[in-house]
Amino acid sequence: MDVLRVDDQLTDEERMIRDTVRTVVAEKVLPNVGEWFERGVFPARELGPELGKLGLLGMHLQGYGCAGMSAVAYGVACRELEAGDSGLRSFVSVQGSLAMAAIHKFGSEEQKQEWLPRMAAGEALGCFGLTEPDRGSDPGDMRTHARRDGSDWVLNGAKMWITNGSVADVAVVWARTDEGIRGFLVPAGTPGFSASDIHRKLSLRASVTSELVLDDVRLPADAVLPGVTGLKGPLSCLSEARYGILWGTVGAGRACYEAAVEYAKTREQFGRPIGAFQLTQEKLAWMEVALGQAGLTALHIGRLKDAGKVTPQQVSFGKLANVRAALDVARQARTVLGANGITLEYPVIRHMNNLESVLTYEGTQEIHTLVLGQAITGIPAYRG
Ligand SMILES: Cc1cc2nc3c(=O)[nH]c(=O)nc-3n(C[C@H](O)[C@H](O)[C@H](O)COP(=O)(O)OP(=O)(O)OC[C@H]3O[C@@H](n4cnc5c(N)ncnc54)[C@H](O)[C@@H]3O)c2cc1C
Repeated sequence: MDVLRVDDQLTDEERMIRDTVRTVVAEKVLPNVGEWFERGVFPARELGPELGKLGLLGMHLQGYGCAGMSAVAYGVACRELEAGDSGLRSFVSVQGSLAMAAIHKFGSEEQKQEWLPRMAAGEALGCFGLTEPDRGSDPGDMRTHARRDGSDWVLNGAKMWITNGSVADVAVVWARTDEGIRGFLVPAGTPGFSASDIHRKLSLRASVTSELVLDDVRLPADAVLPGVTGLKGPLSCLSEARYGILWGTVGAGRACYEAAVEYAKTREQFGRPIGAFQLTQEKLAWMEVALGQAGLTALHIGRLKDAGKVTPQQVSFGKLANVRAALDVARQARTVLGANGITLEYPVIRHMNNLESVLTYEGTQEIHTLVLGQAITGIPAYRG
């Protein structure tokens, strides 16, 4: 069901992108994603070129082999990808909105030429290293540092929870320097640079998450991103990725809702489909309302972004509201499926567990709450 018919507001091109991505997810992802999740793997090398061929990597960026699509088109693609799995959307977000966007916004012409066309094609993969073992919500206090040595840079430190870390050909690493925070392009295989995967995750299992270690990593002068100094560099990239999340989570929630509706109509107890009970209908109606509101929020923010008018506070609003809505929908859907709701035979518990990560990464729900709190009161409450 889609009572509000939000997609009627999309253009023909946006609907075409929706249908294309939905088909690819149905054919290539849904038959396998339960197994990837169970085994804790993500086939980045195989899916990268396929997603590249579809123009989904850096699809909202202009030039350098990128598709140059609208923000809404990109959002719709994120929604359909995350209806498959949040790990899939994370892969695309990190590649396009974090790693490629950093190079596109702040890189030199040579850096753009070297990396962006191959990254858009999915032949080269990127990751984005901001978070550290001891610095998450407060990245401005990062410990990783870079010092000049002649014309070279020497980097030391560690980055934690880095999506695509061990499969990336290039890591965008943010480090403190005497001039402020700078971004560096660290190619895989650079001496002193290593990436090892984080195991035993119970969320986003179909996604590579790594720790990066930088031990006297020597880089040439032209490894630095010349276009930005300061925390605004990584934060502006995060705003791009959060935008993808506020769409993507609508897809994850929708997948759970659809599973719940189907189950409610076919599962019988007390001689009737469980969907005939008022309590079940109340849950389904509430999910419909939550997803309709989330879908409208995403579309509104997308249109603002395409008009060049979106603010970081609006993106925080969308990330906060839509992740929460999707997680609530997933939890409600889980109850509708009863015991079956806890198995990988259905998508619900996988999405539900994934959304716990989505609630935390790209700014936790608490941090986005405080962003809104500051917008409302004018008083920043991040620090004591
Ligand atoms: C699966 C996964 C993938 C990720 N991928 C990436 C990636 O590709 N690149 C990257 O750089 N990072 C990545 N992250 C890291 C993510 O961005 C951080 O986990 C997030 O920013 C929170 O940091 P933290 O986990 O250190 O929590 P902390 O910052 O230690 O926070 C712990 C708790 O304290 C709360 N808190 C902190 N400060 C305040 C405050 N001022 N007021 C109120 N509450 C506060 C938080 O909201 C949270 O509830 C990923 C994380 C996960 C789980």
